[in-house]
Amino acid sequence: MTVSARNQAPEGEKIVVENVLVTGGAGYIGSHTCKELASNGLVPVSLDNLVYGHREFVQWGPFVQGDIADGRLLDALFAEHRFAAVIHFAAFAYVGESVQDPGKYYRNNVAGTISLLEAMRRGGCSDIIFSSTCATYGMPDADLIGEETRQEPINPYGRGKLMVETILRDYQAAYGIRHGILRYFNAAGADPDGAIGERHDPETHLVPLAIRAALGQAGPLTIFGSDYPTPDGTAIRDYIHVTDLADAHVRALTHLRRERASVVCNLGTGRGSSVQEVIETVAAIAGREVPVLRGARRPGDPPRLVSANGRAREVLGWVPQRSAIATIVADAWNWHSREG
Ligand SMILES: O=c1ccn([C@@H]2O[C@H](COP(=O)(O)OP(=O)(O)O[C@H]3O[C@H](CO)[C@H](O)[C@H](O)[C@H]3O)[C@@H](O)[C@H]2O)c(=O)[nH]1
Repeated sequence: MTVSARNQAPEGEKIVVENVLVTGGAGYIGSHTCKELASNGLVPVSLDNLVYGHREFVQWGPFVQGDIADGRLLDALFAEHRFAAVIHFAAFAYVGESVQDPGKYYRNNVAGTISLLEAMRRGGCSDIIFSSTCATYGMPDADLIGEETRQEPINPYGRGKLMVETILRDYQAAYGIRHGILRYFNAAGADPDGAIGERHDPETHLVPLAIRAALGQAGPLTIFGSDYPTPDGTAIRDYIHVTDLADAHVRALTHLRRERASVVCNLGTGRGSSVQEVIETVAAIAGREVPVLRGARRPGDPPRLVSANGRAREVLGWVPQRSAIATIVADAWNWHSREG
């Protein structure tokens, strides 16, 4: 499956452009998506300010260091590469920090996105895939969260992502810019070939922290709450392999260009794993215990977040391939044990 696009070619000039601008292409999900784009015959051009990204994760296309707030840089890039589409990952993603410093989040995640959308208008590019999040749903009590579940985010990170979703709808209505809004549940795992993986500083996510605890590279894992109304008392999340997320982005791009219609999809498996189950899976794959401490609930953590994924299956033909929790942990284990 490939996406090729004719992008604003002057009359009579037949130019097939297959460049895709990937903002945040040096980040975790961005870099895995670049690999997937390249294996589908596209050229990802990564724009990343390297505040959280890693230069060495950009292996499948050109790299440009810069910021989405820099309109002149964006104009130069659109002129040079005549992008068929944009995949927009660049964002800050620490929920706790967004509560402490909302200005940082609204400036980068919301105002930065407007800067990018304006550059798309000037550059004549009309397709964007946007990284949204289950955090836009807040604390839903639905067993399975569907795209129509009420979005009531409870922190500035989630509210900023929801604002961008609204902005994208308005830009479509007014300027004809089509969007694919992808609401990720819990991204985890690593490239099965071991070329790239998850590296955050600071690391706050469960799977890498449990693995690093097992490896002795970090202290014991604190289980945030053992008194949730769940079968084992620990919180349940829907873990989705990063390569399955990457595949969904290429599918969403294909959908936008083929159907010329926007799409909004949750990306999850429809199955949840508890913190306790993740720890047991890590212990089984590592062949050693995960040292743990039992701590209080983390403020703002819902007991259970599990996605319905019927729409992504039907509209994008997306079927997660590596998102069994054992596969996620095995791929993450391979990556972290080599990262040392
Ligand atoms: O040291 C830890 C870290 C996490 N957890 C638990 O493990 C589960 C998963 O936590 P993560 O921090 O890995 O993931 P979150 O569900 O909090 O975060 C996800 O959802 C967030 C929005 O809510 C952001 O989108 C974020 O980037 C994304 O990974 C939660 O129940 C959490 O309480 C622990 O028990 N101990």
